[in-house]
Amino acid sequence: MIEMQDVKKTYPNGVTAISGIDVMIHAGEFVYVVGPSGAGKSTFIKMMYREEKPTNGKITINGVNLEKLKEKRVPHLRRDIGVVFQDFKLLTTLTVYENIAFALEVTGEHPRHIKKKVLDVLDLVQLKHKARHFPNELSGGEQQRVSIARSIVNNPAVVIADEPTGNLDPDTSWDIMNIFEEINNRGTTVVMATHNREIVNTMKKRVIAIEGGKIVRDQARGEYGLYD
Ligand SMILES: Nc1ncnc2c1ncn2[C@@H]1O[C@H](COP(=O)(O)OP(=O)(O)OP(=O)(O)O)[C@@H](O)[C@H]1O
Repeated sequence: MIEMQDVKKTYPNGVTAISGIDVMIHAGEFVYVVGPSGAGKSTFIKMMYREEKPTNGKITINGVNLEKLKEKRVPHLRRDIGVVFQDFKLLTTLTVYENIAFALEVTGEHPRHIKKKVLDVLDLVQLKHKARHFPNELSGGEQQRVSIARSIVNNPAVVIADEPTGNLDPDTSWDIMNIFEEINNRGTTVVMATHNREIVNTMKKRVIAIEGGKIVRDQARGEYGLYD
C-alpha cells in the first residue's frame, strides 16, 4: 500500500531531514510514527501525500510510483489519501457542512450524493447537530472531528494524521483516537505522527520510531519510547 525504498529528503536550505528510509505499510494497518522533536516525522509522512518530494529514493502508494506521477494526477492521488493536521485547517468562512461538502465538490461528486455522504461522516463523528455551525463556534475537539470527517468523506484508502491531538486535552484526545480506531476497523489504513505517549502505549499498534532522520525501531504492538 505504502512503500519507501532508500528515501532521502534534503530541503533547499541544505538540511537533510530523513535518509535511508525503507518501509512497507500494508493495507489496513494502524501505524504510529514517534520520535523526538525535529527527528523527521512530519517530513516522513509528508512524502506519503506528496506535500514534499524525496531528493532520492522510490515511493509507491497503492501501486503508483510517485516519481512517475504526472502533476495533473496529483489531485487524483490526494483523493485516495485523507490528511488530518494538528491545527485542523478548516475554512473559517464555511459551515461544518460546507467544509466537508467542499472536499466532495472539488472532486466533481454528483450533488445528489454529496448530502448523504456529508451526513454519513458527520454521523460517524457525532456532529450532525452542528452541521450549520461555523468552525469558530466549535471546541477544539469538535473542530478536529470535523476535519477527520472531511478527511474520510472521499472514502480514502489511507488517512494520514500529523499530531492530530497536539492541541487537545487528554480526554478529548482519547475521543479523537477512538474515532481513528473506528475508521481503521472499517478497513482504512491509518498513519499517525504523535507525541502522545499514553495513547501509543495503551493502543498497542505498530510503532515506527524515527531519530535523526532514520528509522531506529519498527515494532508490532510497540511502545512510545523514551522521548518527551
Ligand atoms: N520546509 C523545511 N525547510 C527546511 N528545513 C525543514 C523544513 N521542514 C522541516 N525541516 C527540518 O527538517 C528536520 C525534520 O523536521 P520535521 O518537521 O520532519 O521533524 P518532526 O519529527 O516532525 O518534528 P516535530 O516533532 O517537532 O514536529 C528539522 O531539522 C527541521 O528543521
